[in-house]
Amino acid sequence: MKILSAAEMQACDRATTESFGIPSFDLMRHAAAAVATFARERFAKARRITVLCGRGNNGGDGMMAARLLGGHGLHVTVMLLGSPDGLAGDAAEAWRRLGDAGNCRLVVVETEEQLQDHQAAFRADLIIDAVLGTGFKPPMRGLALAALQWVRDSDAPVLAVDLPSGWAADEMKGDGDEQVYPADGVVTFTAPKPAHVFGELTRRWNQPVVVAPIGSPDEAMASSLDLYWAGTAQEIVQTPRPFDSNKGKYGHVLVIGGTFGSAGGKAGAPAMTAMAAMRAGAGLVTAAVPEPALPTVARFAPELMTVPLETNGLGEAQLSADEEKRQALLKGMTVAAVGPGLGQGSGAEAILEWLLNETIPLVIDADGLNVLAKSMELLGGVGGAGRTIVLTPHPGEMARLAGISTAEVQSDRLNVARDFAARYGVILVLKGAHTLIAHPSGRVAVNTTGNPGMAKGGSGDLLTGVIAGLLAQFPSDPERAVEAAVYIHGLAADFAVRAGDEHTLLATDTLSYFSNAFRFRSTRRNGYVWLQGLPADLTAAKSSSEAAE
Ligand SMILES: NC(=O)C1=CN([C@@H]2O[C@H](COP(=O)(O)OP(=O)(O)OC[C@H]3O[C@@H](n4cnc5c(N)ncnc54)[C@H](O)[C@@H]3O)[C@@H](O)[C@H]2O)[C@H](O)CC1
Ligand SMILES: [K+]
Repeated sequence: MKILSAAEMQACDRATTESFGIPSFDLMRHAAAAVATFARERFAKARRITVLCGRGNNGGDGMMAARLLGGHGLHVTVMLLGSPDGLAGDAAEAWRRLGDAGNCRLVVVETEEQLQDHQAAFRADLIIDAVLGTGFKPPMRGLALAALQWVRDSDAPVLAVDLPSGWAADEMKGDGDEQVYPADGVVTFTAPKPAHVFGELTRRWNQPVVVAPIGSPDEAMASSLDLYWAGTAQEIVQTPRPFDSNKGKYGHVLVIGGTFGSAGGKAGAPAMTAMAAMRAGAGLVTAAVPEPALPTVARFAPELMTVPLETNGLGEAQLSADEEKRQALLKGMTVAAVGPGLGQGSGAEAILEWLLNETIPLVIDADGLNVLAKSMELLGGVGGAGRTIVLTPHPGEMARLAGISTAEVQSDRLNVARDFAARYGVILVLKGAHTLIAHPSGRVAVNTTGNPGMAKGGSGDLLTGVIAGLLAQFPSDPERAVEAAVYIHGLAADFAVRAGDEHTLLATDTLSYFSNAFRFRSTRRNGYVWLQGLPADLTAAKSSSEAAE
């Protein structure tokens, strides 16, 4: 799904009307229906609802939603911030229809004093924020600003129409002290804007941000951002497997990593990568680890195959000097994942150099990235031209790879990732909240699943395994395989946290929730696309088949 800027969204609205003959008021009616339905589902217990409306079309959406909610017998107060005389176009039409319906209490507030007179309206079961949408130009002023304090002081949950008022649609992150309405849910329309995929729009990370289709055809959505939502790629794992499946059809993942001995005990890392690759559906998975680490790794699962790597005295893996042995390691393998727990010695560097010069699709993570950062010339000329190479740095590793500071990475994640991927012809997965997947073509996908519970050792090892596992199954579609992997890994963790707690989550806990993540139809749930949060009716306590739609 494309991400559109505010200006591109307006152009899309115009094209929908002018080229596809859909009246703009129909778009408003559909937007309002999406908000009203979502409010009734998510805030099912709310009886007293206050809809705060600005004088633009965002307010118009709110008015039309109020009319629908009033029609369901709910006690709805519509507070218009400003004079009705200033309403124009669709918003004026919405106000007229609201008056005709007569099922809501209408309050017009034209001064700050009048806000005080109507303070009871802020004691509601739900506030719907339809004050400002994509037409907002910062900084916030006037009655919108005056009402903000009342909303902040209210105990009522807040559902934002299109955007939390005060958050500019193109703004990726706030600076912390701007004036923005609080939100406990966001319903936006047609396509996400940058704020919806990069911004922390809601009070808590697990509250819903959804996109509702309201009638604009795909052909009307043009964007020059070359930015997409990663969740759409999940479709690749939702195609049922054919009857005559056998393990040979789903690839063979080779995981290379691990240290054991005085160099450190990192046998768990490659084991977790291998487990995740298996859970992600790879036909076969083999972990190649230093010989002393082999029994530890093999114990993780009986399905897992292991092969010993030659080892130096410190317990680090060494590249075999025997070409035949090296080729035997890659024989029959579909994709290799290198780096988890590998160590950063000369052995690791030789292994990495060797793999980069072979033709097998490669996922490089962890120590593999740290070794690479010291010898960037290894990456020259090997990416692109049909060879799939995926790098999965966290911001610190990205900084080392790009030769800049972590702060510089974090202040310009999109361009850092995009430039690196294009320069080296690799798929660059820049991890962190809102993980980015940058492709050599310039395309960047942004992920919106995942949670603070994943800020713990092992998460990255699992992600590497999911990426390798999906690449093994969908070798001809590496872009979608990697995007889907990032999305599914975060979604599994979201399901896992729902069953437990963000503090106590272990990376391996998420393995049990891969099924939920594979089956969740984020793009087809009641018409809404779930960018963030999980539908309330999906509890992790259910079996995965029930939890799926
Ligand atoms: N396809 C869609 O997404 C559709 C969305 N719809 C809704 O329309 C709004 C955008 O409407 P627009 O009239 O362009 O702008 P707003 O209502 O967001 O804002 C205009 C309103 O706000 C005042 N204003 C602007 N800046 C400030 C400020 N800094 N402080 C105070 N007030 C400000 C301005 O004066 C106007 O009164 C979109 O978000 C959707 O909700 C359509 O309904 C259907 C298609
Ligand atoms: K709003």
